Amino acid sequence: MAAPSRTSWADVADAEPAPPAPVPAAAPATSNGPARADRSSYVPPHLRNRSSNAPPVSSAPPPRAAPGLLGRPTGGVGGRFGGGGAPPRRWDREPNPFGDEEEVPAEPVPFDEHQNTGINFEAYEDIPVETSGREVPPAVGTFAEIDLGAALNDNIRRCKYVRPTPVQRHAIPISLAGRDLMACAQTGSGKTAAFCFPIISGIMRGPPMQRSQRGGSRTACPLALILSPTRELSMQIHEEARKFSYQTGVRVVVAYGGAPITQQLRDLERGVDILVATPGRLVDLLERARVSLQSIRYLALDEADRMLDMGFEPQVRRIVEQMDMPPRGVRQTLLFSATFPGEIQVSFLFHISAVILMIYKYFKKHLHSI
Ligand SMILES: Nc1ncnc2c1ncn2[C@@H]1O[C@H](COP(=O)(O)OP(=O)(O)OP(=O)(O)O)[C@@H](O)[C@H]1O
Repeated sequence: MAAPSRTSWADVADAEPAPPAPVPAAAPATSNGPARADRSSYVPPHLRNRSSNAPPVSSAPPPRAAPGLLGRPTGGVGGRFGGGGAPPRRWDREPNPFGDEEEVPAEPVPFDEHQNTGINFEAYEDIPVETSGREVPPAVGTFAEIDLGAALNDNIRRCKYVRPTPVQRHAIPISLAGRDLMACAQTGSGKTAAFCFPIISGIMRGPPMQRSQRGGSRTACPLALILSPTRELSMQIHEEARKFSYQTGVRVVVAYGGAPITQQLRDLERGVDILVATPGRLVDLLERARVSLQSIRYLALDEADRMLDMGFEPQVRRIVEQMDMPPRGVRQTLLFSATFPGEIQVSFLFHISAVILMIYKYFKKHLHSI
């Protein structure tokens, strides 16, 4: 097969400049996510389990487990984010994205005791999944097998997810191992959690970021960027990500076009760990220097095929290749697509040492209410 003539979205090394393209119009929005408690200044995740009103648990920095292969602690789940601390935490005032749902019981409830949300779990074993790549981390059968941390596990129980969907079973261990990933799975297959869980878990366990490294008060420096093609999908991802990150100290902000930028700027000023954005609005924020990508450790592209179809390639290439995004190898790239078009195959098969994950198309027929 002939070598591709262009570089990957995820390869910053020898990118050609691409001109900016206009932001597609979207329907007006009334709000940019739910209201949040006032925060006078941004507190990085590693400091958020300390209340300004309560004495710190210890004057010494919290102990860190020895780093694993990828710099992740190899110790028990949770760590400094895992809950259990007595003093009130900064995010105790966080609005509950689960609404009136009951709180997670103090005693962990076995995952299997929960009701699922409509996916036919019985059909899981029949769904063919193909992986390619070197030394692909093995899939898991349950969430309990994955070391995601106590707070995230609580939220998985709050979501009433009984067991991982096929894309989650495969993608989460691959992502947690620090590998780049290209996953082809249909809409509704649980892709959002497949990229959110490793990102949230990674941020919770990652090295503490110094305030000085997080940019000035007017320049937000997220640790993770989730790009999605539409305002609706961005809002949906934001909503899900807020549930998954509830009481973890990880802050999620959304920015999309077709809505006033003012509220989005205010949200960004309060601090952001995970930024969910449409490409056009993100380019705008980058040009205004209100967002810097210098701290990005995780880049997720959702519905990559749709982004190409909608003509966002120039913006995406600009974001990934021409701004201050760390290069691949420094950041981790997770690319999700419902189809597997040639352009994406070329980019990823030839330029990225990524694990390729194919969840076969007839997966969708197994997704029906029970
Ligand atoms: N492990 C799970 N167990 C039960 N329900 C799940 C699980 N994972 C995801 N879901 C639910 O399945 C539905 C579809 O998931 P999700 O929106 O993440 O799919 P998706 O592949 O990202 O779809 P889209 O392409 O529309 O974004 C959601 O209601 C989600 O809450």
